[in-house]
Amino acid sequence: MWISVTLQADAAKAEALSDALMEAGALSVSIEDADAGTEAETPQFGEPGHLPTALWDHSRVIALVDGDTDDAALAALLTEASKAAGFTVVPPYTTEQVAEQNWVQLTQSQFDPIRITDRLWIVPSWHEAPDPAAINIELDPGMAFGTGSHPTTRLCLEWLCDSITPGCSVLDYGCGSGILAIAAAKLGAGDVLGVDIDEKAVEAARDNAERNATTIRLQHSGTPVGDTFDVVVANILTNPLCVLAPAIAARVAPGGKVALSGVLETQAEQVIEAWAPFIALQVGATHEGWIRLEGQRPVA
Ligand SMILES: C[S@@+](CC[C@H](N)C(=O)[O-])C[C@H]1O[C@@H](n2cnc3c(N)ncnc32)[C@H](O)[C@@H]1O
Repeated sequence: MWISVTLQADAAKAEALSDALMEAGALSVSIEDADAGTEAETPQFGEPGHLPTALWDHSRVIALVDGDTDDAALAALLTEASKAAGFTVVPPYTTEQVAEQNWVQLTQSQFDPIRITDRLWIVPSWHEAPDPAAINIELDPGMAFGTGSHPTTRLCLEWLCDSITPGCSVLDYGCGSGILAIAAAKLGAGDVLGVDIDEKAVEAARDNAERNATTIRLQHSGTPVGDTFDVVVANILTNPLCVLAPAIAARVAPGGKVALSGVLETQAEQVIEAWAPFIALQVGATHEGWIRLEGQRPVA
């Protein structure tokens, strides 16, 4: 069982609320037109996170939280997210118990294939690949973060398209669904390791790697230890990226490259500062208020 929380929000703030709910601990969030099915309905395009919400007067933001969340914990989560998204009070909301299967069916109907670059697409299993000649990663929205629809995942995938060289070694730190590790392997990397603090994410990544006929190593851990890698990518949040700066930076081989995301544009300086003693980071790209930071360890 899960709890589905439906919040009514101004369309202009729906994206920010969606991002803040994910950051506050929601397992999944989608945005819908509150007028869907009425005369005021406007067409829906793309996947959640890229909906043209400006066309809508008001939206429904639907968050999925763990079924064990009690009323006080839910109220705290919604208060934190609403505040972070610029609301003075929590928007009106309703809750509903949802069977896991229903949620998966609900989210399936909302995902279309996603073009990352001409070379790389993310294609849900129930869709034909729009470009069969491209690298197509088959990935369904599940309970682990990383379907390609979030701006931070896209920023990392775009970087991997430019950074993977044949046979290079890759660390995907905070692998979630395994999307970045799988992409790295399909783009030609040799040894690829995905690490996640969440055991369920590691399981999901294992399933997804198998489904995509890729060989990646997976590790359940909260601290990166062990080898060094030619390419390191970490799409986690600002705080863990700062706290883990020495540990993650130490995994970048001399001459190796690193990209970090999960960072809002407003948080970039904080991360650059935390990493300065180890690797100098620059802003690589930004997308919908999120940023990708990049750096390279000097050859010793
Ligand atoms: C935003 S998701 C990114 C998933 C995927 N890499 C992507 O780009 O879409 C962040 C992932 O990092 C994991 N994570 C958060 N803190 C971590 C830590 N300290 N060590 C390892 N994994 C962590 C979370 O469990 C989650 O799966």
